[in-house]
Amino acid sequence: MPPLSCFQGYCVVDVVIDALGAAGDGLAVAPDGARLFLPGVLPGERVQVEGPVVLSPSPDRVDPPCPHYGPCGGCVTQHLALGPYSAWKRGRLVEALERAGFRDVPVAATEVTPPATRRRADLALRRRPDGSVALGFHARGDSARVEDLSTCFVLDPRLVALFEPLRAMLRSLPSLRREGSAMLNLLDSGPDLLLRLDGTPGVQERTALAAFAKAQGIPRIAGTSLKGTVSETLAQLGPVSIAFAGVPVAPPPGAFLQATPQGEAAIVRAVLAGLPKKLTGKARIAELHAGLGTLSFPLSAAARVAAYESAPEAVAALDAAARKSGGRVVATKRDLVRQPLAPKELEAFAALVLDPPFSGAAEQMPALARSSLGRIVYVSCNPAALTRDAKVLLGGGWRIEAATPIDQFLWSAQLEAVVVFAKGK
Ligand SMILES: C[S@@+](CC[C@H](N)C(=O)[O-])C[C@H]1O[C@@H](n2cnc3c(N)ncnc32)[C@H](O)[C@@H]1O
Repeated sequence: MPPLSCFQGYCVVDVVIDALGAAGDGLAVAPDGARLFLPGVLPGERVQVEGPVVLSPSPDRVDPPCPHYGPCGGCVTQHLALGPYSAWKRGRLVEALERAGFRDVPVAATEVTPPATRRRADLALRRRPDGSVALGFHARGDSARVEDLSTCFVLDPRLVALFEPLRAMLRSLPSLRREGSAMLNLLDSGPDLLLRLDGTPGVQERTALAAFAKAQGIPRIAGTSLKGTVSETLAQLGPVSIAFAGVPVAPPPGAFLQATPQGEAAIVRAVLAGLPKKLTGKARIAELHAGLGTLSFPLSAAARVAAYESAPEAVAALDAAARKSGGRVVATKRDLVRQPLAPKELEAFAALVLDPPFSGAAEQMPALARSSLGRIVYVSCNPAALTRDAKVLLGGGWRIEAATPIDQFLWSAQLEAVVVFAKGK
């Protein structure tokens, strides 16, 4: 049983941390057998549970660089050195694939993305009683509270530079009544801002937003309600654009982008490396959950691409870019949960790439498992969904040829991966 520390009749339990859990917490077992999840601690450390207070620090412990580390919910493992941190992320992919039944998988080293490169942030906003605005990420362990950020070590400095001007502008924006969010996407054309507000901006506010956009070099500011799915342009000073494999795409406000350019490049490399070695001139690749075409345009260098996506604004942007880029990508709007690709449709393709949302692709997996596709390349942002979906492929006789963990969300517990499935020997 772990020892007890007692002082003036009050006893606290010391435990030794066994491992890092999936959320980045240290795992330990209390004397009564209860599983403990303790923030900010590392495997091997002896820890006083109350606090928790580290009594014997691990050699893997480093000083977290960010002044907001701890209260901020954005980074949970800044106290862990890069080597063991990367190994932890790789281990989570190994574990996810083992849970699906795949043993001895050739899992590559983690592709870690550097600090100060994140190009996408959804910042929470809260109006305080004195009228000032807190802007930042949700607090760790208390999602109702916003950690008011002065800086951020993961975001691109061009986005961090907007914190202060945004805060000042929002202070005098009446349509931010109590709460909202500011979604920032750093495009090739500059920052793109989508404001979620609990009020409706009037004419004067739009004029103020246009002046703010001009002063800060923001080509477009869009707005929507707190739970809105459709946005409205509030100020547009110029075109918006981001290029994938050299093809410019005009994204809708708040569009999905891979979180960092480096992460995107690592995903593209692993996806292209996973394609069948010999693709004929007539070969076609099916790409599911195509978004704006992040993968479609790089894939189109290898074969013609049939790209499927359900979000209407994303398909429209992808379709417009594809038409101008030589016709090797054809975009189709399709809800793959309601209408997965049928076995007969899959026969037209030499390979398939899927990059599903967090929930995974349960509805699509049975048809993929039975198919005779040359390769299935699965881009995952959720190890639990990957486990569930990979299990279906195992049942269909698929094996894993390569697996690459990609850490786009530095110091968080999130994990992305590219897993290449092939059939037979
Ligand atoms: C993880 S993102 C990947 C997007 C793109 N591959 C990229 O790398 O930028 C997942 C995409 O799946 C789309 N999606 C979500 N549910 C879908 C569904 N039921 N059918 C088709 N696409 C869906 C989302 O709109 C989003 O574009």
